[in-house]
Amino acid sequence: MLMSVEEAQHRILDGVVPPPPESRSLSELLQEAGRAWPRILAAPLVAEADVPPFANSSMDGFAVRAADVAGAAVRPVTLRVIGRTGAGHLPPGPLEPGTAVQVMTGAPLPAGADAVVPVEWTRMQAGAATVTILQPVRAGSHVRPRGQDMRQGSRVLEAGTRLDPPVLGIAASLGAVRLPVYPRPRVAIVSTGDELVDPGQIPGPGQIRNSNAYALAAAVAQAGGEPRILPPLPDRLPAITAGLAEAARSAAVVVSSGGVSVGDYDFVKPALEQLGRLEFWRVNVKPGKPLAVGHVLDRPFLGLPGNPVSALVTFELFVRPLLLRLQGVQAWQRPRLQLPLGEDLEETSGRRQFLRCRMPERDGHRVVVLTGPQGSAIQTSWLGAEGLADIPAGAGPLRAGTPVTVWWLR
Ligand SMILES: Nc1nc2c(c(=O)[nH]1)N[C@H]1C(S)=C(S)[C@@H](COP(=O)(O)OP(=O)(O)OC[C@H]3O[C@@H](n4cnc5c(N)ncnc54)[C@H](O)[C@@H]3O)O[C@H]1N2
Ligand code: MOO
Ligand SMILES: [Mg+2]
Repeated sequence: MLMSVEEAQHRILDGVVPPPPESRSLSELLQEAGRAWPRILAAPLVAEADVPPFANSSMDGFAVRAADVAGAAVRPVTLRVIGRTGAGHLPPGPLEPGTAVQVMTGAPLPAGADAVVPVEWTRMQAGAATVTILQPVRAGSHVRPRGQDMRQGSRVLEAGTRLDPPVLGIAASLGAVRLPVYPRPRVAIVSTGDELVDPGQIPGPGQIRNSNAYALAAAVAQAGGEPRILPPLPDRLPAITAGLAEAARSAAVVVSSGGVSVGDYDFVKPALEQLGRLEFWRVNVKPGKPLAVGHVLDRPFLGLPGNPVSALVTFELFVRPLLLRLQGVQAWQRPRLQLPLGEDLEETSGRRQFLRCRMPERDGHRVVVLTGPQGSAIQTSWLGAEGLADIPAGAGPLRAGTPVTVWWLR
């Protein structure tokens, strides 16, 4: 029986821990903000002060004592204005009964005030020293109390948090200008195949352009890794053995494509056996069955199948979780949706299938439709794909309306 996807994932991730963290400044992290996968925080962040650091107004208006303006429910109340203040300035005060301070949003609340009346609920003659309050407010209204967002001493960020834009904002608010983060794993991309030429070259007879290296390198970058494309290796055992060893010397993870099936020129598995460990190969998945997993010189190694769609599907299922785990992401999976098929699904297989699909809306409900022909060499089946429909082994054909699970590739 072929190994299940989950068992293979478990065996690939088993015992994998991230390398020691490194320290990065907020500005350095900003440089990386454009990356699809941000850095991951390697230690909790505890607030060293309250945020906001002082009670302040959430509206442009008048800081008052709520008790003074309770009567405005019946008739307008007039207060003496003792000053005016904006964000970044200290207010006059303390507020005596019957007085108000004009405040702008973000201005510190004067001592003695417990509420703010928005300017829209007041009337003030230009140049006048009084304001007329037209509506009452409750104590606390339009006031942001000190520590409302983050409390001094509280653990605001847990280790394992993605440094997404709001998180950088939180770190900046707390004055955490350097953060411990996990390194980005360096991933060597090794293509195998006598037929491969660089994309800039004109392929000769029987040759094709090396597309896997570029697709896989982009997928590595999207998963937070640093890809390095190595020159393609010919289909000979000594070349592949030497090439994989070379790759392992300069990278944290080695990913290859091609040469893992049962052909006479498929040398990745024997090379792995010579170099170190071939832990298992073949998984119950279509595309992607002949995946080979092991270690080269103690570096995790994933030998992906050569067919371009198989290479990217196995990247999604097996390489991506490994790269994320190496960056300190413990449990990660794509959001999964249950949606009805929008059309009959003819594809059947004894293996579990991952089919490229879209999820258009029909009559207000999302449905699952395939992107087109699903062969493992049909790269255009990725175009417009929003998800992978996860079809159990042996299922089908399935009729339109049957619910299926989709891994959402957002
Ligand atoms: N008798 C059997 N034959 C095959 C089986 C099987 O079970 N029995 N499995 C098939 C399946 S499924 C897959 S997937 C492929 C896997 O093949 P390999 O990993 O050995 O890859 P290659 O044979 O080297 O190449 C397959 C295919 O992919 C093209 N290729 C390879 N590298 C690249 C690249 N970098 N860029 C673009 N295209 C690439 C290559 O030219 C071949 O067409 O095996 C089946 N066979
Ligand atoms: O597993 Mo292959 O990847 O079906 O094409
Ligand atoms: Mg082959």
